[in-house]
Amino acid sequence: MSISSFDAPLYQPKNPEESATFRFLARINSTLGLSLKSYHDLYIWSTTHIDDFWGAVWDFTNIIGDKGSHVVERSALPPHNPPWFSDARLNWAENMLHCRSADKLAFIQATEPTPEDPTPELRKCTYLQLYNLVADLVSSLLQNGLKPGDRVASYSSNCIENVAACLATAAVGGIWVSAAADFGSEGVIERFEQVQPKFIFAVDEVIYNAKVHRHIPKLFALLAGLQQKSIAPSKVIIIHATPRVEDRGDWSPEWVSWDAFISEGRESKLGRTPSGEIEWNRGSFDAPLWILFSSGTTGRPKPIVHRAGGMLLQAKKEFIICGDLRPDDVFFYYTTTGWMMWNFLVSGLSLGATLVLYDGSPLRDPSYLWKLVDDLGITIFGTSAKYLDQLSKGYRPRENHDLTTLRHIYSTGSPLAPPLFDYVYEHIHENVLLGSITGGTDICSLFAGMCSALPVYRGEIQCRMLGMAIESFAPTGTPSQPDEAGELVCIKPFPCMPLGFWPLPGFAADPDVEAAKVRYQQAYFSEFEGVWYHGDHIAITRSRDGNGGGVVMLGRSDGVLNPGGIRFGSAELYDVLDLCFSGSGAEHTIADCIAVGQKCDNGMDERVVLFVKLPEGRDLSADFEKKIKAEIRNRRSPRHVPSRIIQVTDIPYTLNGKRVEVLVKKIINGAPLTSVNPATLSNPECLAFYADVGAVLRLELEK
Ligand SMILES: CC(=O)CC(=O)O
Repeated sequence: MSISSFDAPLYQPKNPEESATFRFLARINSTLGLSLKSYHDLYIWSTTHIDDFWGAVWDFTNIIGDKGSHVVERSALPPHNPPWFSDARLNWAENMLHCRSADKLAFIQATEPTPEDPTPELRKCTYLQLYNLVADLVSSLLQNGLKPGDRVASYSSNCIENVAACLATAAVGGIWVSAAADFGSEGVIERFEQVQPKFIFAVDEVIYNAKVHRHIPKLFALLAGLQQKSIAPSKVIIIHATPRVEDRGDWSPEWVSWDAFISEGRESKLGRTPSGEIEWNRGSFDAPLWILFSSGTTGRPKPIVHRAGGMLLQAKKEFIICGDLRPDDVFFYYTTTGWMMWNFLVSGLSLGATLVLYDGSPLRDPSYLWKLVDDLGITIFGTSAKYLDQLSKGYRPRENHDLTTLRHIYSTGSPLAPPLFDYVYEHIHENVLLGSITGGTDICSLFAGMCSALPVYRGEIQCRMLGMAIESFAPTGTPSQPDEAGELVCIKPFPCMPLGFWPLPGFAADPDVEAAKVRYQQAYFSEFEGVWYHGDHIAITRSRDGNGGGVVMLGRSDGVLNPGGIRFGSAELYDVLDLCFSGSGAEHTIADCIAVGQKCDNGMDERVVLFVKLPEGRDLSADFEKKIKAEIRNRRSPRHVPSRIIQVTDIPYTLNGKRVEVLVKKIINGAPLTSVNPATLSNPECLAFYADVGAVLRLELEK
């Protein structure tokens, strides 16, 4: 089986030479006297001349700040996390708010309809209004004692106020920490206790699945949990962002309303020039900007600290040079505030584009988001592979909506299966750039993804992103051949490598800082020597059209299956099942599945166990099981055929919608349920069944 597609591309850019990528290439050629011709030439140059490349990105994307004279040591190699732009000064939020237009919308906020409010009003905010809001918040945060390096946390929905609070925090050098309102309070305690926020912004209620959910009880539980650990934020600010009348009946008297907090800032005017401008705290390139958390399904979530300059430069590169996003784009990403795609979306402010924030279920009414595309003129539509998978089972947007404004569709979260590429081009839009993108929380950006100068091939991510020296490594720690599966590594430093795990030096006692450093090294640099190990199983495809190869995601590395010494990613099975058994209503339909390895032969070998969830009321018959095995055998190999196929009622997912293969693997191999961190899962209750089945399966092997 070949990994790369032999088919014609599903999408071809019309005039690639007019794309931003090629304009950037031309600039490099003219300023440095080079003669780079193709994307591949540019990519190779960008990863071998990291100093010239990232310096040119700064200039090309018009970063606001003082660049200084240093970029990075070209010969630096991981695990060394070298200083970047060591004499630069910048402020991330200043770069987000360079547009000050009173006409241009920074945000349109949409909420899920409810039976009581079937056509909820859109909230809108221009760039000028946003600037003024952030200015008031800056003053209020300073008035209330915020200092650079203090953490400001949010337990919020995806609303305008939440973004404004993030911008204001960054404007004065604070560090932003975000948890989504749909996280259980236990999980949020686990995150916030590690970073000890001075301020907490929280919403009073959210709307999901057409119902209003009061958020205040979860906030009380969070604060009580923090108090037990002797952590007391000095201020809790309550946001009301739903289109309903505000109710303060269940508030604590110590809390302050958003409006009161803003008024305080408006009066104090701290941190503003006499004409009312924000006095940006321009810090170093490496100044911490925000802390994101790993999903932490079996341990405490890791607090990953990202630097302001790295986040800014990387986002500008991704949007402007790779994606060709523009100020007139209307940019939507379906995300909560607890997923890095929120940070990705918010960075779109740096373009002066209009961002669409949506809070609510994306699928209860599958037409709703597509209606928004037409109503708001959305040009960039971002989502997850899981959403597209669910949507494909029963809805064809193209039959009901014009969607003429769409230019790009992005998908991430898990590998985008090849049939979903067909679905997008057949049933959503025949001529969009479908950007399957990948990176993750650890880098809060992309390793591989979209490029407006390149074609889209079925099942493949278009390219390795400029400046990101990723390779697929064989277990021996050497590069795999094109089309050969291996481990995603990055062999050169990049500016959005995290600064470390919290606490950084200067923020805690030495032993805690040292422990965080060790945890950081172990997370990324212990698998192979001298390279960043990302934990994804991938293949880099062979080069076509002189563009260099694309990337195929094969699953998480710790979920790699290895029966009889044949290693393959779980995506190889999911792709077959998606292709053959995803039609809703068909006799043989699989609603969802998860494949994991179970140790056998006294731990010397592994067998594949496939769990399948079927539509309500259906049972896994012997005939259906036979069909699944036959399709896998025919489309993959006899070695791919699962030893056991077991029906389950639910497949476990993290709060950010990722299947938790590693956890299921551990459980069926005997790990106790107590080793699971339930706060990180959206449906932890289903794990008990896997534990029971695991016990039976182990007994079966002992016989
Ligand atoms: C860009 C990504 O990789 C996002 C994610 O899967 O968490």
